[in-house]
This record gives sequence, C-alpha cells and structure tokens, in this order.
Amino acid sequence: MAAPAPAGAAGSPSPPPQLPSPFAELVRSPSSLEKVVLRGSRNCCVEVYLYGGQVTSWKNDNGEELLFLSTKAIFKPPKAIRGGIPICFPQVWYPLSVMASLMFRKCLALTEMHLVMQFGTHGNLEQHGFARNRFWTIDNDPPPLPANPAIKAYVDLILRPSEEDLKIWPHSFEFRLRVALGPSGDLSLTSRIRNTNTDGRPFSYTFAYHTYFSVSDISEVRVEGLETMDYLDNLKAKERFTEQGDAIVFESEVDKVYLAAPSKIAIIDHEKKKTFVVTKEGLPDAVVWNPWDKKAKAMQDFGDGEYKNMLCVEPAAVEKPITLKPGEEWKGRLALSAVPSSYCSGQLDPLKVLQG
Ligand SMILES: O=P(O)(O)OC[C@H]1O[C@H](O)[C@H](O)[C@@H](O)[C@@H]1O
Repeated sequence: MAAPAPAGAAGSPSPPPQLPSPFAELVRSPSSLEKVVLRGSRNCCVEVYLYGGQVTSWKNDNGEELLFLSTKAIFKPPKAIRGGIPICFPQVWYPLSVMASLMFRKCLALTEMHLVMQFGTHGNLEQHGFARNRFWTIDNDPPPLPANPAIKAYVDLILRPSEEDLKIWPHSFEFRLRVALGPSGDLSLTSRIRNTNTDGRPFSYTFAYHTYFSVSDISEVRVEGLETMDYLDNLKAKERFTEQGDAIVFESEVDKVYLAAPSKIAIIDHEKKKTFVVTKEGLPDAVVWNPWDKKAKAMQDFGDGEYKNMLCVEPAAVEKPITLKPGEEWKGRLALSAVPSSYCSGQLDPLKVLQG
C-alpha cells in the first residue's frame, strides 16, 4: 500500500518546519527522505527520519555508531527501514492462550475480535503495525512533558491516521513521540498515544520499540536481567517457557517475548568492552530477536552475515494489550545508555547496572 506523501516533499511549496531546539536540524538525506539530526557534546549525535518516526543512528562522543542499520536497508516507502529503532504500532498480538480465553469470555468488542482474526498472515494489519512506514510530522507545540533542563537536543513528532489507515485500523489516535539526546549522550524515546475516537469506542494494541543494537560479534554478547524470566517462544508457536541459566548468550536464531521483564536490561559486548543499559517504563515485556544465518539470507533488506553484528532487544507491551478509552493517553518510555564495560575484569557489577 502506498504511504501518504511526506510533508514538505520536493516540489511542495510549504516552508521547512522550524525546530524548537537549536541543537536539532532538519536535513534531506541522500535517499531524499527528511531526517532530524540532534547534536550533543563532541561527536554525539542522533538521526531521526520523519518516515517511520524512526531513529536510525545514535553516536557516542567518539562518533562511534551504537545502533545497527543494515547496509541493505531500503529507504523507500512502503518498506520499513531495517535497523535503528522502528516503532511497532498498532500491532495486535495475542498469544493463542490469551486469544482463546478472551474469545471464551466474550469480552472483546466485535471490532477487536475482527482485529484478533487479522493477526499473523491473515487480514491487512501489518505484522508490526503501520507507524513504521508512515510519514510523521514535526510537532512544535506538544503538550508538556516533565521538564528536564539538561536536555537541549530533542524533537517532537506526531502521527495521526490517514483515511487509508482508518480502513485498516478503524480508530482515531494521536501518537506523539519525543526523541531526546541527553547531556551524557543518553538517548530517550517517549511515546504518548491518545485515543481520539469520537464514537465512544475504546481500542487495544500492542507496542514495541524494535531496537537494533550494533554489536561486535553476537557470539561475544550476553544479555543480563532476563535470566529466570518466563518467555513466549515465537519459534515454537508462542509456547511459554522459563529461561534457565545465568545469562542469555546466542548460538542460534532467537525470537522470544520475555514477560514482565525488569525495567533495566544490560547487553554486554565483551569484544567492544561496552555495555548497553536499556531502561523501560510502561513497557512490561521485552522481545529478543536475532534472525541468524538462514533467515538473514531470506531477508531482502538484510546482509547475509549481518546477523553477527546486531541484536534486537525490544522493550514492548505484548502479552497484555493496552486498552485506551476515548480521551485516555498511554505513555511508554525507552532510555538507552552505553557505558564502557570493564565487566571482564570484574569492575562492573551487573547487578549495579541492572538496579541502577
Ligand atoms: O521483518 P520485520 O517485520 O521487521 O520483523 C522482524 C522480527 O521482528 C520481531 O523481533 C519479531 O519478534 C520477529 O518475529 C520478526 O521476524
């Protein structure tokens, strides 16, 4: 399906929107898509495409890229950009057990039931929702968020459904996204979704920040904070298991939804001696995904060997869909920091990373 034309696209008479932060600049990328560049101290920098409202780059003080972006990523609608932080909304993802119980209890409105039936390869609601392949606009007058005077580089984006979108997900909403680069190079994304239906209907959705981390070598990476957690295994018909062992390491394809995961998760890259700390709010679950070699080869926009250099850890609300009544707003926040890791020499206590 064709995505609506970008605001201010080539040939359009509208002037480029002004950005409230002097540390943010709107530029046109070589692919001709517009992106906002946020600049921090030294070489710290974040790039956000209006297409998808998608962060595609996060660099530290040394100008080192911290997010994975495929060399084969396609910067052309309707394909979502492969890498960075795609926003997955509105997804409708129900494990079979939940779906059966919901149907049994007849507690879904007819529309919701219709959407449940669309999950998977059926129906026309895309797997990860349509927010990641729509053109967002700059929102210069968003309702205030708690003030943090230390943050100078930020941008606010907004997405509202088009007529076409309403045909595939019949709900009116306002999705506000703030992307902010903190003074120490931390990256945060705050999503606010409001039900603006005027017919009194609630809506339900699942959500994920599909974060692709750049790693040196997947076999040198471990994830801490998810051990002993329950998860649904997408590779085993979403069956529920309990994680065993001390930490999560990677030797083959993984596609798991960890349930009620802690608010902090650490990704330790032994080779780069770097630890990513993922902090999540309003997002109970965490998806962990690496396609490994076979699936990598099958993906058009992903290099055959690139699975070695990425890991997705995705703060999400998956198991229990979020329901909003008209006028209600939901907030989900992701904060990322990258700290030098001397974990190998025992100086970095993973418990301190996880508990703050
Ligand atoms: O190819 P995409 O639609 O971007 O999805 C890529 C992956 O995203 C998530 O992590 C899902 O859990 C996977 O099942 C899916 O394969």
